[in-house]
Amino acid sequence: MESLKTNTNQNLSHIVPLDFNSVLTLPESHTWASSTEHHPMTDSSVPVIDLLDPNAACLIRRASEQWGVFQVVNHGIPMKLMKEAELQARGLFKLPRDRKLRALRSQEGLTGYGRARISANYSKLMWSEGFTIMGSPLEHATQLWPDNHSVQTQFCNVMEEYQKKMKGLCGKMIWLLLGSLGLDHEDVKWLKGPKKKCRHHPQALQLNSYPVCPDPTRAMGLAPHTDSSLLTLLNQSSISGLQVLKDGVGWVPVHPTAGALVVSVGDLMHILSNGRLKSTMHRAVVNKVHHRVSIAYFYGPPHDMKISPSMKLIDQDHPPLYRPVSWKEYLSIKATHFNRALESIRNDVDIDD
Ligand SMILES: O=C(O)CCC(=O)C(=O)O
Ligand SMILES: [Fe+2]
Repeated sequence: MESLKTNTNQNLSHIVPLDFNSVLTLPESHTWASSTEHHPMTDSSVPVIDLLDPNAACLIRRASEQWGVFQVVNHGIPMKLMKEAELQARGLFKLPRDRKLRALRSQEGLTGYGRARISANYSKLMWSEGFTIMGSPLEHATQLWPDNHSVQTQFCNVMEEYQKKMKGLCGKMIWLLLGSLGLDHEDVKWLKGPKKKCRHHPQALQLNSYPVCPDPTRAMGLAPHTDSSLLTLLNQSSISGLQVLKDGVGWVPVHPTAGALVVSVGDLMHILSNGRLKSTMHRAVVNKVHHRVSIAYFYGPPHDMKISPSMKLIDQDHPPLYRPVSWKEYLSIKATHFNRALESIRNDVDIDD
Protein backbone atom coordinates (compact mmCIF):
# COMPACT_ATOMS: atom_id res chain seq x y z
CA MET A 1 0.00 0.00 0.00
CA GLU A 2 1.35 3.40 -0.91
CA SER A 3 2.37 5.59 1.94
CA LEU A 4 0.39 8.76 2.27
CA LYS A 5 2.13 11.79 3.71
CA THR A 6 0.58 14.99 4.91
CA ASN A 7 2.20 18.40 4.90
CA THR A 8 3.32 17.71 8.45
CA ASN A 9 5.10 14.71 6.96
CA GLN A 10 3.33 12.10 9.01
CA ASN A 11 2.96 8.71 7.42
CA LEU A 12 -0.77 8.02 7.52
CA SER A 13 -0.88 4.79 5.50
CA HIS A 14 -2.15 2.89 8.56
CA ILE A 15 -5.34 4.98 8.35
CA VAL A 16 -5.92 4.56 4.59
CA PRO A 17 -8.46 1.87 3.61
CA LEU A 18 -7.77 -0.53 0.75
CA ASP A 19 -8.60 0.65 -2.77
CA PHE A 20 -11.47 -1.86 -2.95
CA ASN A 21 -12.16 -1.24 -6.66
CA SER A 22 -8.63 -2.16 -7.64
CA VAL A 23 -8.64 -5.79 -6.41
CA LEU A 24 -10.45 -8.77 -7.95
CA THR A 25 -9.48 -11.30 -5.29
CA LEU A 26 -9.23 -11.05 -1.54
CA PRO A 27 -5.66 -9.96 -0.67
CA GLU A 28 -3.76 -11.95 1.97
CA SER A 29 -3.77 -8.82 4.18
CA HIS A 30 -7.58 -9.04 4.32
CA THR A 31 -7.96 -12.84 4.58
CA TRP A 32 -9.10 -13.98 8.03
CA ALA A 33 -8.18 -17.43 9.29
CA SER A 34 -11.61 -18.43 10.50
CA SER A 35 -14.57 -18.32 8.18
CA THR A 36 -17.39 -15.89 8.97
CA GLU A 37 -19.86 -18.46 7.67
CA HIS A 38 -22.16 -19.37 10.51
CA HIS A 39 -25.16 -21.54 11.23
CA PRO A 40 -26.68 -20.34 14.49
CA MET A 41 -28.21 -23.15 16.52
CA THR A 42 -31.26 -21.14 17.44
CA ASP A 43 -34.48 -19.77 16.06
CA SER A 44 -34.53 -16.97 18.60
CA SER A 45 -33.64 -13.55 17.32
CA VAL A 46 -32.86 -10.10 18.62
CA PRO A 47 -36.13 -8.60 19.96
CA VAL A 48 -37.98 -5.97 17.94
CA ILE A 49 -39.71 -3.54 20.32
CA ASP A 50 -42.47 -1.08 19.49
CA LEU A 51 -41.80 2.09 21.48
CA LEU A 52 -45.55 2.83 21.48
CA ASP A 53 -46.17 -0.41 23.38
CA PRO A 54 -47.25 0.51 26.94
CA ASN A 55 -44.91 -2.22 28.14
CA ALA A 56 -41.92 -0.86 26.17
CA ALA A 57 -39.73 0.01 29.20
CA CYS A 58 -40.00 -3.49 30.60
CA LEU A 59 -39.38 -5.07 27.19
CA ILE A 60 -36.24 -3.03 26.57
CA ARG A 61 -34.91 -3.84 30.05
CA ARG A 62 -35.41 -7.54 29.44
CA ALA A 63 -33.83 -7.31 25.96
CA SER A 64 -30.87 -5.36 27.38
CA GLU A 65 -30.34 -7.94 30.14
CA GLN A 66 -30.63 -10.94 27.83
CA TRP A 67 -29.20 -9.67 24.55
CA GLY A 68 -27.67 -6.23 25.09
CA VAL A 69 -29.05 -5.41 21.63
CA PHE A 70 -32.57 -4.93 20.29
CA GLN A 71 -34.38 -3.17 17.47
CA VAL A 72 -36.92 -0.39 17.97
CA VAL A 73 -39.77 0.70 15.73
CA ASN A 74 -42.13 3.69 16.13
CA HIS A 75 -39.13 5.57 17.51
CA GLY A 76 -40.18 8.91 16.07
CA ILE A 77 -37.21 9.44 13.73
CA PRO A 78 -38.67 10.36 10.34
CA MET A 79 -38.11 7.58 7.79
CA LYS A 80 -37.26 10.28 5.23
CA LEU A 81 -34.32 11.47 7.37
CA MET A 82 -33.04 7.91 7.89
CA LYS A 83 -33.13 7.26 4.13
CA GLU A 84 -31.60 10.65 3.33
CA ALA A 85 -28.71 10.03 5.74
CA GLU A 86 -28.09 6.65 4.09
CA LEU A 87 -28.15 8.25 0.61
CA GLN A 88 -25.67 10.93 1.71
CA ALA A 89 -23.38 8.27 3.16
CA ARG A 90 -23.56 6.26 -0.07
CA GLY A 91 -22.80 9.39 -2.09
CA LEU A 92 -19.72 10.03 0.03
CA PHE A 93 -18.33 6.50 -0.24
CA LYS A 94 -18.96 6.40 -4.01
CA LEU A 95 -16.63 9.37 -4.51
CA PRO A 96 -13.31 8.62 -6.23
CA ARG A 97 -10.66 7.41 -3.85
CA ASP A 98 -8.41 10.47 -4.19
CA ARG A 99 -11.33 12.68 -3.18
CA LYS A 100 -12.04 10.61 -0.05
CA LEU A 101 -8.36 10.70 0.83
CA ARG A 102 -8.49 14.51 0.94
CA ALA A 103 -10.70 14.14 3.99
CA LEU A 104 -8.49 11.50 5.62
CA ARG A 105 -8.42 11.47 9.45
CA SER A 106 -5.24 12.92 10.84
CA GLN A 107 -2.95 10.96 13.16
CA GLU A 108 -4.53 12.35 16.32
CA GLY A 109 -7.78 13.42 14.69
CA LEU A 110 -11.17 11.99 15.50
CA THR A 111 -13.14 12.92 12.41
CA GLY A 112 -12.87 12.18 8.71
CA TYR A 113 -12.29 9.27 6.37
CA GLY A 114 -10.29 6.15 7.23
CA ARG A 115 -10.07 2.54 8.37
CA ALA A 116 -12.08 1.34 11.34
CA ARG A 117 -10.25 2.49 14.46
CA ILE A 118 -10.26 -1.04 15.90
CA SER A 119 -8.03 -2.15 12.98
CA ALA A 120 -5.04 -1.49 15.24
CA ASN A 121 -6.20 -4.38 17.46
CA TYR A 122 -6.21 -7.03 14.75
CA SER A 123 -3.44 -8.40 12.53
CA LYS A 124 -5.76 -8.74 9.53
CA LEU A 125 -7.45 -5.80 7.86
CA MET A 126 -11.16 -5.28 7.45
CA TRP A 127 -13.28 -5.06 4.34
CA SER A 128 -14.66 -1.64 5.18
CA GLU A 129 -14.05 2.08 5.19
CA GLY A 130 -15.48 4.65 7.56
CA PHE A 131 -16.16 8.33 8.01
CA THR A 132 -16.55 9.92 11.46
CA ILE A 133 -18.53 13.09 12.17
CA MET A 134 -18.74 15.08 15.41
CA GLY A 135 -20.99 18.10 15.09
CA SER A 136 -20.64 20.01 11.83
CA PRO A 137 -18.80 18.09 9.07
CA LEU A 138 -18.31 21.30 7.04
CA GLU A 139 -14.51 21.22 6.96
CA HIS A 140 -14.42 17.70 5.52
CA ALA A 141 -17.38 18.40 3.23
CA THR A 142 -15.42 21.20 1.55
CA GLN A 143 -12.52 18.79 1.00
CA LEU A 144 -14.84 16.13 -0.44
CA TRP A 145 -16.86 18.41 -2.75
CA PRO A 146 -14.59 21.43 -3.26
CA ASP A 147 -16.52 22.78 -6.27
CA ASN A 148 -20.02 22.02 -5.20
CA HIS A 149 -21.31 24.25 -2.47
CA SER A 150 -24.86 22.91 -2.61
CA VAL A 151 -23.73 19.29 -2.12
CA GLN A 152 -21.59 20.38 0.84
CA THR A 153 -24.55 22.20 2.38
CA GLN A 154 -26.95 19.34 1.79
CA PHE A 155 -24.53 16.81 3.35
CA CYS A 156 -23.97 19.02 6.40
CA ASN A 157 -27.67 19.78 6.89
CA VAL A 158 -28.64 16.12 6.79
CA MET A 159 -25.86 14.98 9.11
CA GLU A 160 -26.50 17.75 11.62
CA GLU A 161 -30.24 17.15 11.65
CA TYR A 162 -29.63 13.41 11.99
CA GLN A 163 -27.35 13.91 15.02
CA LYS A 164 -29.91 16.23 16.63
CA LYS A 165 -32.71 13.70 16.24
CA MET A 166 -30.52 10.79 17.42
CA LYS A 167 -29.49 12.74 20.50
CA GLY A 168 -33.14 13.25 21.46
CA LEU A 169 -33.99 9.60 20.96
CA CYS A 170 -30.88 8.42 22.78
CA GLY A 171 -31.77 10.54 25.83
CA LYS A 172 -35.27 9.10 25.80
CA MET A 173 -34.03 5.50 25.48
CA ILE A 174 -31.47 5.92 28.26
CA TRP A 175 -34.10 7.25 30.70
CA LEU A 176 -36.49 4.47 29.73
CA LEU A 177 -33.78 1.94 30.49
CA LEU A 178 -32.63 3.54 33.73
CA GLY A 179 -36.24 4.00 34.85
CA SER A 180 -36.90 0.31 34.24
CA LEU A 181 -34.01 -0.45 36.63
CA GLY A 182 -35.60 1.78 39.28
CA LEU A 183 -33.23 4.74 38.75
CA ASP A 184 -34.32 8.35 38.47
CA HIS A 185 -32.76 11.79 37.94
CA GLU A 186 -31.55 11.93 41.54
CA ASP A 187 -29.55 8.72 41.02
CA VAL A 188 -27.86 9.82 37.79
CA LYS A 189 -27.54 13.57 38.27
CA TRP A 190 -24.94 14.09 35.54
CA LEU A 191 -27.26 12.77 32.86
CA LYS A 192 -29.33 15.35 31.07
CA GLY A 193 -32.89 15.34 32.36
CA PRO A 194 -35.86 16.60 30.38
CA LYS A 195 -35.67 20.16 31.78
CA LYS A 196 -32.19 20.29 33.21
CA LYS A 197 -29.30 22.14 31.64
CA CYS A 198 -26.35 19.81 32.00
CA ARG A 199 -22.81 19.43 30.82
CA HIS A 200 -21.97 18.57 27.27
CA HIS A 201 -22.47 14.96 26.28
CA PRO A 202 -20.04 13.86 23.57
CA GLN A 203 -21.59 12.24 20.52
CA ALA A 204 -20.23 10.84 17.28
CA LEU A 205 -21.69 9.66 14.03
CA GLN A 206 -19.86 6.82 12.33
CA LEU A 207 -20.66 6.16 8.67
CA ASN A 208 -19.56 2.62 7.75
CA SER A 209 -19.19 1.32 4.19
CA TYR A 210 -18.77 -2.36 3.33
CA PRO A 211 -18.02 -2.68 -0.40
CA VAL A 212 -19.01 -5.77 -2.39
CA CYS A 213 -16.48 -8.47 -1.53
CA PRO A 214 -15.06 -11.20 -3.82
CA ASP A 215 -14.74 -13.76 -0.99
CA PRO A 216 -17.05 -12.77 1.87
CA THR A 217 -16.72 -15.89 4.03
CA ARG A 218 -13.00 -15.27 4.49
CA ALA A 219 -13.32 -11.50 4.93
CA MET A 220 -14.43 -9.41 7.91
CA GLY A 221 -16.40 -6.16 7.56
CA LEU A 222 -15.97 -5.01 11.13
CA ALA A 223 -14.25 -7.31 13.63
CA PRO A 224 -15.84 -8.33 16.95
CA HIS A 225 -16.04 -5.52 19.49
CA THR A 226 -18.30 -3.92 22.07
CA ASP A 227 -19.14 -0.21 21.86
CA SER A 228 -17.56 2.00 24.53
CA SER A 229 -20.54 4.39 24.62
CA LEU A 230 -23.49 4.56 27.00
CA LEU A 231 -25.81 3.68 24.14
CA THR A 232 -25.46 3.27 20.37
CA LEU A 233 -28.24 3.70 17.79
CA LEU A 234 -27.53 2.00 14.47
CA ASN A 235 -29.27 2.57 11.17
CA GLN A 236 -28.24 -0.59 9.33
CA SER A 237 -30.24 0.07 6.11
CA SER A 238 -31.94 -2.88 4.42
CA ILE A 239 -28.89 -5.08 3.84
CA SER A 240 -27.96 -7.62 6.47
CA GLY A 241 -24.48 -7.91 7.89
CA LEU A 242 -24.71 -7.15 11.62
CA GLN A 243 -24.30 -10.15 13.95
CA VAL A 244 -24.30 -10.37 17.73
CA LEU A 245 -22.59 -13.00 19.86
CA LYS A 246 -25.09 -14.84 22.04
CA ASP A 247 -23.81 -16.96 24.92
CA GLY A 248 -24.10 -20.65 24.19
CA VAL A 249 -25.39 -20.00 20.68
CA GLY A 250 -22.79 -18.17 18.61
CA TRP A 251 -23.18 -15.38 16.08
CA VAL A 252 -26.80 -14.44 15.52
CA PRO A 253 -27.73 -12.17 12.57
CA VAL A 254 -29.71 -9.02 13.30
CA HIS A 255 -32.14 -9.09 10.37
CA PRO A 256 -32.92 -5.62 9.05
CA THR A 257 -36.47 -4.60 9.93
CA ALA A 258 -37.99 -1.83 7.81
CA GLY A 259 -37.59 1.54 9.53
CA ALA A 260 -36.09 0.06 12.71
CA LEU A 261 -33.03 1.26 14.57
CA VAL A 262 -30.72 -1.18 16.33
CA VAL A 263 -30.02 -0.15 19.93
CA SER A 264 -26.85 -1.48 21.61
CA VAL A 265 -25.97 -1.16 25.26
CA GLY A 266 -22.43 0.26 25.49
CA ASP A 267 -19.70 -0.62 27.99
CA LEU A 268 -20.40 2.47 30.12
CA MET A 269 -24.08 1.61 30.48
CA HIS A 270 -23.00 -1.90 31.47
CA ILE A 271 -20.82 -0.37 34.20
CA LEU A 272 -23.54 2.05 35.36
CA SER A 273 -26.02 -0.82 35.65
CA ASN A 274 -23.49 -2.79 37.72
CA GLY A 275 -23.35 -5.48 35.05
CA ARG A 276 -27.11 -5.98 34.76
CA LEU A 277 -27.34 -4.70 31.21
CA LYS A 278 -25.04 -6.41 28.72
CA SER A 279 -22.71 -4.70 26.29
CA THR A 280 -22.71 -7.37 23.65
CA MET A 281 -19.93 -8.35 21.28
CA HIS A 282 -20.97 -7.68 17.70
CA ARG A 283 -19.42 -7.68 14.24
CA ALA A 284 -20.33 -6.93 10.63
CA VAL A 285 -19.90 -9.47 7.83
CA VAL A 286 -19.84 -8.63 4.13
CA ASN A 287 -21.40 -10.05 0.98
CA LYS A 288 -20.75 -10.61 -2.72
CA VAL A 289 -23.66 -8.67 -4.13
CA HIS A 290 -24.55 -5.53 -2.21
CA HIS A 291 -22.58 -2.54 -1.06
CA ARG A 292 -23.76 -2.16 2.55
CA VAL A 293 -23.75 1.13 4.44
CA SER A 294 -24.57 1.62 8.12
CA ILE A 295 -24.72 4.70 10.35
CA ALA A 296 -23.88 4.36 14.04
CA TYR A 297 -24.62 7.13 16.55
CA PHE A 298 -22.62 6.90 19.77
CA TYR A 299 -23.68 8.80 22.87
CA GLY A 300 -21.47 9.15 25.92
CA PRO A 301 -21.33 10.89 29.31
CA PRO A 302 -19.44 14.20 29.81
CA HIS A 303 -15.77 13.35 29.19
CA ASP A 304 -14.47 13.74 32.74
CA MET A 305 -17.53 12.47 34.59
CA LYS A 306 -16.68 9.35 36.60
CA ILE A 307 -19.10 6.57 35.80
CA SER A 308 -19.56 3.92 38.46
CA PRO A 309 -22.15 1.28 39.29
CA SER A 310 -25.27 3.03 40.57
CA MET A 311 -25.59 2.90 44.38
CA LYS A 312 -29.17 1.68 44.02
CA LEU A 313 -27.96 -1.43 42.21
CA ILE A 314 -25.40 -2.31 44.86
CA ASP A 315 -26.11 -4.46 47.91
CA GLN A 316 -24.54 -7.32 49.83
CA ASP A 317 -25.31 -9.80 47.08
CA HIS A 318 -24.36 -7.36 44.32
CA PRO A 319 -21.10 -5.60 45.21
CA PRO A 320 -19.85 -2.94 42.78
CA LEU A 321 -18.36 -4.87 39.84
CA TYR A 322 -16.32 -1.99 38.40
CA ARG A 323 -14.22 0.85 39.67
CA PRO A 324 -15.26 4.41 38.70
CA VAL A 325 -13.99 5.49 35.31
CA SER A 326 -14.54 8.50 33.05
CA TRP A 327 -15.22 8.04 29.35
CA LYS A 328 -11.91 9.71 28.59
CA GLU A 329 -10.05 7.20 30.79
CA TYR A 330 -12.09 4.32 29.48
CA LEU A 331 -11.27 5.12 25.85
CA SER A 332 -7.58 5.01 26.65
CA ILE A 333 -8.01 1.73 28.60
CA LYS A 334 -9.89 0.37 25.59
CA ALA A 335 -7.06 1.41 23.27
CA THR A 336 -4.68 -0.73 25.33
CA HIS A 337 -6.83 -3.66 26.44
CA PHE A 338 -9.45 -3.57 23.67
CA ASN A 339 -11.89 -6.46 24.21
CA ARG A 340 -10.50 -7.04 27.72
CA ALA A 341 -11.04 -3.42 28.79
CA LEU A 342 -14.06 -4.15 31.00
CA GLU A 343 -12.28 -7.04 32.64
CA SER A 344 -9.31 -4.78 33.35
CA ILE A 345 -11.41 -2.42 35.51
CA ARG A 346 -13.38 -5.13 37.34
CA ASN A 347 -12.96 -5.00 41.07
CA ASP A 348 -12.63 -8.77 41.36
CA VAL A 349 -10.17 -9.45 38.52
CA ASP A 350 -6.46 -8.73 38.20
CA ILE A 351 -5.04 -8.67 34.73
CA ASP A 352 -1.52 -7.80 33.69
CA ASP A 353 -0.92 -4.55 31.88
O1 LIG B 1 -22.26 -1.92 10.43
C1 LIG B 1 -22.74 -2.52 11.39
O2 LIG B 1 -23.72 -3.25 11.30
C2 LIG B 1 -22.08 -2.42 12.75
C3 LIG B 1 -21.38 -1.10 13.01
C4 LIG B 1 -20.77 -1.04 14.37
O3 LIG B 1 -20.83 -1.96 15.14
C5 LIG B 1 -20.05 0.18 14.81
O4 LIG B 1 -19.91 1.15 14.00
O5 LIG B 1 -19.59 0.21 15.98
FE1 LIG C 1 -20.23 -1.36 17.16
